[in-house]
Amino acid sequence: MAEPQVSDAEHELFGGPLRYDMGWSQHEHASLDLTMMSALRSMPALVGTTLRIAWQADRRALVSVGISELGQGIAAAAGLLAVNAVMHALLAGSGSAAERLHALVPGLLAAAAIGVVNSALSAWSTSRAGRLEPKVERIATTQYLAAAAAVELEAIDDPDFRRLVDIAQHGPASARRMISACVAALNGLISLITTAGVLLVLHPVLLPMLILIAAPRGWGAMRVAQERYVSVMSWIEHVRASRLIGNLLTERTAAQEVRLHGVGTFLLSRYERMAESAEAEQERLASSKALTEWVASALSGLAMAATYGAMFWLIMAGHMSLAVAGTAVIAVRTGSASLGALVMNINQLHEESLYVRDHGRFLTRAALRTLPSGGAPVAERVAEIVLDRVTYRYPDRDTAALDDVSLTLPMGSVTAVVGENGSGKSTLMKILSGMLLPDTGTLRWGEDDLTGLDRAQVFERVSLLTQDFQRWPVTAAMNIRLGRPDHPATDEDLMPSVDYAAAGPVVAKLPAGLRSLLARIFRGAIELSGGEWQKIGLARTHWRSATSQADGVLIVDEPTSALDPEAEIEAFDRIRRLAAPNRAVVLVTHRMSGVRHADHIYVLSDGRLAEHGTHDELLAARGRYAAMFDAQAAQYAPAATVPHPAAPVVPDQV
Ligand SMILES: Nc1ncnc2c1ncn2[C@@H]1O[C@H](COP(=O)(O)OP(=O)(O)OP(=O)(O)O)[C@@H](O)[C@H]1O
Repeated sequence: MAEPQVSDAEHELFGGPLRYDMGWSQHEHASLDLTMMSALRSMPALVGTTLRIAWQADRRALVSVGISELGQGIAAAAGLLAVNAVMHALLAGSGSAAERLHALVPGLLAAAAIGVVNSALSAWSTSRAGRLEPKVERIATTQYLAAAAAVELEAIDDPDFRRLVDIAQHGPASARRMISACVAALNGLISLITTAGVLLVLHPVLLPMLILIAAPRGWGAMRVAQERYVSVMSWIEHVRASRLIGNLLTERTAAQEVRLHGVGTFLLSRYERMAESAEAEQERLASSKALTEWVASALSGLAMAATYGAMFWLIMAGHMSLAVAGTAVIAVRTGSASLGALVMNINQLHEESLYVRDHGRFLTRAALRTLPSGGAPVAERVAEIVLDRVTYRYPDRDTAALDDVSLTLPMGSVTAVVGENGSGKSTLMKILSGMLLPDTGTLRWGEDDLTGLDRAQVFERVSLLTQDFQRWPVTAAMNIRLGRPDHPATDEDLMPSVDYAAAGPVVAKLPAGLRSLLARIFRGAIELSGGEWQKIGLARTHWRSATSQADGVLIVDEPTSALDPEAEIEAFDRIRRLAAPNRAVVLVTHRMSGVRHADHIYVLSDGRLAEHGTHDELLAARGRYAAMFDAQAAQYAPAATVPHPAAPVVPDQV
């Protein structure tokens, strides 16, 4: 499949076409070159998948739909036979015109009654399908969301997996549409079979002619769908790129730079260029579709002319009566209409099934990467958590983010981890919390290796407060309670956590106290400042820690970056006090003042453990820690001792 031509804006902004990592997608692109036969072969299985969901959703509704569609097919055949009876009475009957007209009445009455039954069945089918469809979509969506929320963190960071997450989101709506397409296809199939039966009885040659009329339309519809799917798949990254730009222009976080730095007009022009290149693809698709449909209609029209020609010849040669020919004309018209509709429906089924297939593939892949359930229970008392010679490399990186790192966290202690940017601190925290598994080395809770333990129980014991902790768009009370959502809590229950985090004044300022909604986007909601949010985050962490008495670990990663100096000193003090006989505290920070009272300090450098010890030991060692500490201390030293900054090496104006 040819690579799409992308705009120069994409090159300029992203250094080339924005795309997910290759590998999986290359394989995907190859398999997109589906033939019509392979598409048809894979469809029954995918239809089966959807029908299984429908069966699970509401089997009575599904059976009702099936019965009413079958009934409609039979009614269609009976209708044709009634028409045939009318034709015979009209064209082949004997007697005066009035007598012949009288003879028409039973046939006409039968046709009318059949029409009424048919429309009642159709209405019943519509109402049952309408009941079924939303349930199918709900089940497929729930499957999708549950699978996405249950995978290992590493999968979420994996670009291939993220691509699958993106494309599989179309699956549930397609599964819903597949139900109506299935119903329509079933309807088309049954009425086709019955019409074909009638045609076969009228004259055997009419059946192949009917197939000849519909085949070109089937080919055309299939080809158009195929092209559209291939286009969607190969353009998905580019559509995503322009959506990314669109979001940046409207997002609150980017709003200031968009205005002040003039990024708005700059990005808007790039957006337009990217959209134009996508429009060109749409235009290409439309032209190709027009051509395909024109060729299909022309071939179908030729086949139709040939059929009427054949009928003309049959009548002239005396092989077919005029009455039969009259019914045959109606039957060919009905038959070709239902065959055309069937082809369109199968085509729609095919198109939707491609997305349902992506949904199914996502569920399969997600199942392989789901956090394991079960395992040995975590002991109530563990004394210490030990990281032993752990190495971890992100799947898309060549070098290890953590290399042969060992550390011990005794219960009741405060351990600090420091190091320059990118030295592996956050990765270490993800390993310690059990969210990432070491490539080599072990993480032990007491005597037990993490790999044999029940991960859900391990997570139960971990409290995490990171710099970019989630600011949930819910009430202040719920923001705290979500630290342990299963634990019921009244506002009074949450107050100790609010007090602990010194968030009392923050809550007091809110119009409805803890009941206030914290999300600017909603009416009546309030937005907090960064520091105020951090206090809410700290209260959440306290709530989580306070609701478990078993031995556990509290991990705090840069918790004070948005706090003012006084609040920061207080926050460090509070975090230290969270160390209890049943709790080890790990603190990651760049603020050296916050770590000096830690029981043990580990210094990371390029993913390796550079040194460790107490504050005094490390200062005395005059190593990396001492250098970092001195650099920060110098900033607070008397003015005379602070060196003047050197003259700028980069001129302001070039
Ligand atoms: N999800 C990820 N996928 C790939 N590489 C990552 C990912 N997260 C971090 N890295 C890489 O791993 C290395 C260590 O990153 P980490 O975030 O652990 O450092 P850090 O010490 O916490 O940095 P900082 O002080 O800036 O927060 C870096 O080189 C980073 O680019």
